[in-house]
This record gives sequence, structure tokens and C-alpha cells, in this order.
Amino acid sequence: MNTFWKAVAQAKQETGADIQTLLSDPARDFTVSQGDVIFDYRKTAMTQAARTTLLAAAEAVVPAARAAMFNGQPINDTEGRAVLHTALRAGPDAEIHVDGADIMPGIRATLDRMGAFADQVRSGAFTGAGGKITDVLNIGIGGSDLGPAMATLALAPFADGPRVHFVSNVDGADFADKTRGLNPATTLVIVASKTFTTIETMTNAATAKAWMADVPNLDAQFVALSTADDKVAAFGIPPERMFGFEDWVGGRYSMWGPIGLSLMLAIGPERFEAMLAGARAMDDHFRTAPLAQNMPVILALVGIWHHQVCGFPTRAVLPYDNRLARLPAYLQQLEMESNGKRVTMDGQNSEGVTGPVVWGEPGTNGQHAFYQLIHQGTTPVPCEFMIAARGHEPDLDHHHRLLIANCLAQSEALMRGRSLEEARAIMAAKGFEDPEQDRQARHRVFPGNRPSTTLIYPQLTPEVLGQIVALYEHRVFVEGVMLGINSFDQWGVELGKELATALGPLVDGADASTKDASTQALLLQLRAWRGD
Ligand SMILES: O=P(O)(O)OC[C@H]1O[C@](O)(CO)[C@@H](O)[C@@H]1O
Repeated sequence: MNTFWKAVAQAKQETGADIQTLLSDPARDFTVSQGDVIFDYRKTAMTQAARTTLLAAAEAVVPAARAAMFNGQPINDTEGRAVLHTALRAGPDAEIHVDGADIMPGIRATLDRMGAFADQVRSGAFTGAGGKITDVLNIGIGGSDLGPAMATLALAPFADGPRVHFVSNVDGADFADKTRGLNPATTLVIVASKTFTTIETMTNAATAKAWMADVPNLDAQFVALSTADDKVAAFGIPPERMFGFEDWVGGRYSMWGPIGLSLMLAIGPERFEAMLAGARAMDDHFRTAPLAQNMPVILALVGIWHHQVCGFPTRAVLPYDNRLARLPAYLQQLEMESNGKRVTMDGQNSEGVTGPVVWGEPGTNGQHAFYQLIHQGTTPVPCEFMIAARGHEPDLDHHHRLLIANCLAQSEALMRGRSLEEARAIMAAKGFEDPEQDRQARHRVFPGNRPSTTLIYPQLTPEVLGQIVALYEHRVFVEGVMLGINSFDQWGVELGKELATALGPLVDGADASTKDASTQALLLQLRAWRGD
């Protein structure tokens, strides 16, 4: 058993504590803050001893791995790549070397070009065939969609540029629904793809060209965000409208650079810079804060406590912030594509479970849907609540007060629960007598002692969003390092892609007899219904 799994085994001895009892210990100050963000993990059953054990396991591996990442060493060693999304938001004076060359001048130059282009589009100096650009169509998928889509919705109160629409799914419904009502002559199309080979994106990009067929000089309204200059050129987009990045930026970590262009068009370069500054502040904190007060490290340890130590299979992300509606989906890719792996860096099977299932929805909507299971189901779900002190609608502040009350009520209810005695008293007050009183009361018992954490911030601004997203990125990194896995490759998406390519001709009618019985039968029926 390696050091990490020994620490997990040791921490297991600490499970089963009562959260409310732990909470009554004033010495257990389980909060950590950085910049505008405070993370409270007091409503978990993690003990001081368990935290000490997990911190020691983190001390053994995190500082060296963290230095290797920030210094540009090729830590993504199944692809031979450095991992430097942090360089995209490094300050103007930073110097970061890859293969002996400082990459920062190139990053700043691209950011400046993006800013100049965004200013031109937003001011109307750059026009489409029909005049000022009114709409932007961002065509991309996975990391080339989720980051900018999540952030554009999150920062909607700051959006004063063209409207931005995100097309990701190869399902034609996505393209059709997002372009309905748009004027092709005043729409800017951004083709966002690190590789410029992703079938969904390239299919949608070709469809966009067809959709714009009547626009004179339509190619002038296309922009590319990619690492693949040659493929971009072959598609017909010239270098002046390509914003490039390098392979040391992973797709799901790429919203800070060119892939964030659609967001920059919506909110403007200054606010985009503010988001970068927020992320940079979290980077600095992650690099320098002692691990016991290091917010990403603490989030990671709480995650490990719940998943590896306590054995809870999933983690719910529950922003009480409607504009963070896409955050759970964004975090699903960030966490599950990064740490959903079975094999460790040394090529061996992991000694235990790796990344959990991550899911969620904004509150309060989730309360009226799946919270039933969270409160009374058989498997505890660690909940990560998040909420701002203020919304962006001063006239509707009474809504926000209700939102805060609901958020805090949920974590309190999960922790306190309701005993059988309390439930019986309620039913007695309603006039029930045994045995019906007992039967009815049992349905109204909440087991309680269910863990949650709460992240709070003053208001969802570009700076705060930058801090929150960088916080989660580093949390995923720390979890990956402790689990001994490479968080930066994604071989698990390949097989399905290969098989889809092979199945294409079969959908069109080619002989399917080499396929298994189920696939053959499904294909034949679908082909029959299609009638082609
Ligand atoms: O930006 P690209 O190269 O089109 O890739 C899109 C997405 O596809 C994936 O490779 C998974 O299939 C993601 O990692 C990536 O974010």
C-alpha cells in the first residue's frame, strides 16, 4: 500500500463522528479564505486528526508537483506536454520557460491581439457584410465550449457587447435552435477547437458556412481559436483572424486564453483581464500559502475525505446563483475528464477509487427536484453549496435574501436532520395516534449528520469568477497528484470516437454484419425508420 492509501486507511479510523458535536469545538476552525472567497467546511465530519493525516499525505507530494506544473515541466507525461494554463493569466512581469524559451511574450501578444479585435468588434470598427456585429456564434465542444459558455452566463450582468450563442452538439437541433432569428450578415462565427479536427465542431463549422452562403465575403466573418495553424488555413481562415495557443494548454483549462474570446467580446477586454487577475490571485495563493491554509488543497482534502475515506460515490455542486447554472457541467468536465482514471502515473491500476461522479444544479431549483434523495436517500451525497452576499438586481434584493436563507437552511437541515421523536411529536400535534402516528412519523425522519461545505463571496464579479474557477482547477490538480494520476490526458474519450467513425458508413447502409447482435439490431431498426 502506498503512502497515500495508508493515509486514507488511517483516516478511515476517524469516520463516523457527529458533525454537530465536532462543530461545538471552537478550536476546530475549519474555514479558509483567499481574496474574496471563504470556504467553510465545518459542516463535515472530518476530524482534526483526519485532517492532519491527509495534510501530511499532501505535504509529501503536492509542493514538488505544484512546482513542476508552474515551472513548465512535462507533467502530462502520456502526451509529453507541460501544463501551463496558469501562464495564460500570469502577470505582465512573469517569465515562464518551455524548452528553454520564455513563453510569456507570445501569450501577452495574443492577449493584446484578442483585446484589439474585441474592441474593434464591440465598437463597430470591424463589421460584417450587414454592418456592426450583433451576434457571435461560438462553435466548439468540451473545453472549447463549456468554459466560455459557463463564464458568459455567469458574467451576464457585465455583458455590453454582441450577444453570444454557443453551438456545441453535433445534433443539428443545436445549430438550428441557436441560429434561429440571427442575421448571418451581422454574425461573427468563432470556430473554437484546440485540434481543429473534432468532428462535432468541424461539422457545425461547415454548416455555418452553408448558413452564411448568401453573405458576400463570408470568410471574413470567421475567426479560429486553435493550436493547428495548418488546419485553420485549410479551412479558409487567415492568420490575422486566428488566435493561437500551444499544446501545453489543456482543452478543459483553456478559457483563460484565445478560447475565451467569445466571453471577451461579450464583456470587453478590461473585465476579461479582471477575471484573469482573480485567477492569478488564486494561483499565487496556491503557490505560497501553507497547505493547512491553502484553499485548493483544503478543497481537495475534503473531496478525498468524502470519496476515498468515507466512500461517498458522488459529489453535488449546488450554486445558489442562477448564473452559475453551467458551473456543474463545467466542473463535470474539469473533474471527471481529469481524474476519472484507473491507471496511475507508473502504469499500474490505482489501489483505490479515483475521481467521484460530480453533478449538480443551481438552488433553489434543485430543492424541488432531487434534494429529497439528498436528505432522505440511502447514500449520503456531500454537497458543495455556494452563494454570493449580493446579487446584481438591487430592486430584487428580497429575492436574494430568500436565496441566502434557503442555501443556509439546506446545509443546516442536512446536518441536523429530524429524529423519530421530533417527527412523532409533529404527528401527535396533528392528532395522529399509534400505530399510525409511528408509521407516518418514520417517513418524516431525516437522518442528519450529512456533510456539506459552503463557499461564499461578496458578489459574482469577473475577479470572483476567476478566483472560483482557478480554485477548482487547482483542487482537481491536488486530488490528481495525491491519487498519483495524470490529470491532464483524456484517453478515455478515444475509443468511442474511433467506433463512431467506423459506424458512420454503417448508418449510411454499409454491411453491419461484423457488429454485435445488439448494435446490428438497433442499427437496422433505426435505418428502417429513417427509410433511407
Ligand atoms: O478543442 P477540441 O480539440 O475541439 O477538443 C474538444 C474537446 O474534446 C476532448 O478532447 C474530449 O473529446 C476534450 O478534452 C476537449 O476539450
